[in-house]
Amino acid sequence: MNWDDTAPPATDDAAPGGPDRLVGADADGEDTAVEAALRPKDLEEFVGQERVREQLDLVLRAARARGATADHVLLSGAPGLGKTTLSMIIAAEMGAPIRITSGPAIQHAGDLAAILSSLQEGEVLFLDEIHRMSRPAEEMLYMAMEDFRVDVIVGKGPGATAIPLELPPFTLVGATTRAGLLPPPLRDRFGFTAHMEFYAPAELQRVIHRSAGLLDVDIEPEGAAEIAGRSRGTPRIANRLLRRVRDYAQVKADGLITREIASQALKVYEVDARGLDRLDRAVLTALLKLFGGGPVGLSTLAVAVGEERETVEEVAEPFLVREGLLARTPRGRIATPAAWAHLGLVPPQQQSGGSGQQGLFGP
Ligand SMILES: Nc1ncnc2c1ncn2[C@@H]1O[C@H](COP(=O)(O)OP(=O)(O)OP(=O)(O)O)[C@@H](O)[C@H]1O
Ligand SMILES: [Mg+2]
Repeated sequence: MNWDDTAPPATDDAAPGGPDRLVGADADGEDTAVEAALRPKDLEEFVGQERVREQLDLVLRAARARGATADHVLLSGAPGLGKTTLSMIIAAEMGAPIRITSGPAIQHAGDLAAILSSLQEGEVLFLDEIHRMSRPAEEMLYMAMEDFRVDVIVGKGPGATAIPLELPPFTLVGATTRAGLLPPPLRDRFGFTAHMEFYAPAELQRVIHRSAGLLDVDIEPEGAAEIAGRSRGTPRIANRLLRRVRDYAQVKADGLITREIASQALKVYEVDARGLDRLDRAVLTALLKLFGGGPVGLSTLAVAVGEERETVEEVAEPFLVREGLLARTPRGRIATPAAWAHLGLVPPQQQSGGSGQQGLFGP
């Protein structure tokens, strides 16, 4: 990878148009400000992810019982599912301090050496976006993880010497949204890998109740269920929608979030019953109404909705695919029967006397 010092911090995997989208999974400014207050503090409070929680609990308990430092942990999963939260919980459960940094912040191996050599014994080092670390830093990390040692290179050219430096035992917690991008030697050095899954609606409902309690918001179970169903399996989105619905409830009603209020509010914010926003629906509508459900090429589809190819491909499609509304095939994008049903439209072959082209000029 080529690290250009003058370039702004790489944002290659920040989805275009992502942060300011109500249903975008990446954190926006407001999220960052309130997330600290909403983060569960221990495993007990952490909602859902039963398997990960159980396994992590064993790993941490065993380490505590041995009086040892916990094994390195890799957390992989989509944005907003709780990786940063879990890293803090790991430190809290181990009663250890935590140091937070990220792949893009480590440009040179020297940056990493400086961090590693200043760790205390047992400290948790949280390395976010670990897949975006520079190559030399990555190689230094291999040795640090395995042998708790780094070679610091002093001098340049033929006179350069490697001075070995002992490190105190520490726990590396790496987080990545793209586990597939991690080189196998790095992946293999983690003692435990947790794959975070999208949350079930019932779990999100618990997240929303918990957050409502912390934010002092009155909410009925049905109101929480309504928000949960539109949160795309992601706690960050659930918390964000809760805050927007709270605004609506305060301005338009007495502050109490009922199912009716939640549903009215999310209509105003254009988040539909399945969590699709305006962009998602525009893509789907174009695919159905203009192209009869496809197959249609990505570029053509993008022009039809007046968006960049990348926006359609990286912002709208992943969720549509996940929801089983759209499929990417070698011949182009096609809509599934569920897509027609979701938008309340009838596929051309089912329209009485339909020519199959009707969708093109129909109402
Ligand atoms: N299991 C959970 N229970 C309760 N709240 C959760 C849970 N997981 C995440 N959250 C909440 O969702 C928000 C986002 O979580 P977090 O920042 O840990 O996500 P992340 O996986 O680190 O995202 P990113 O990939 O963008 O860094 C936080 O406010 C956190 O409180
Ligand atoms: Mg994070």
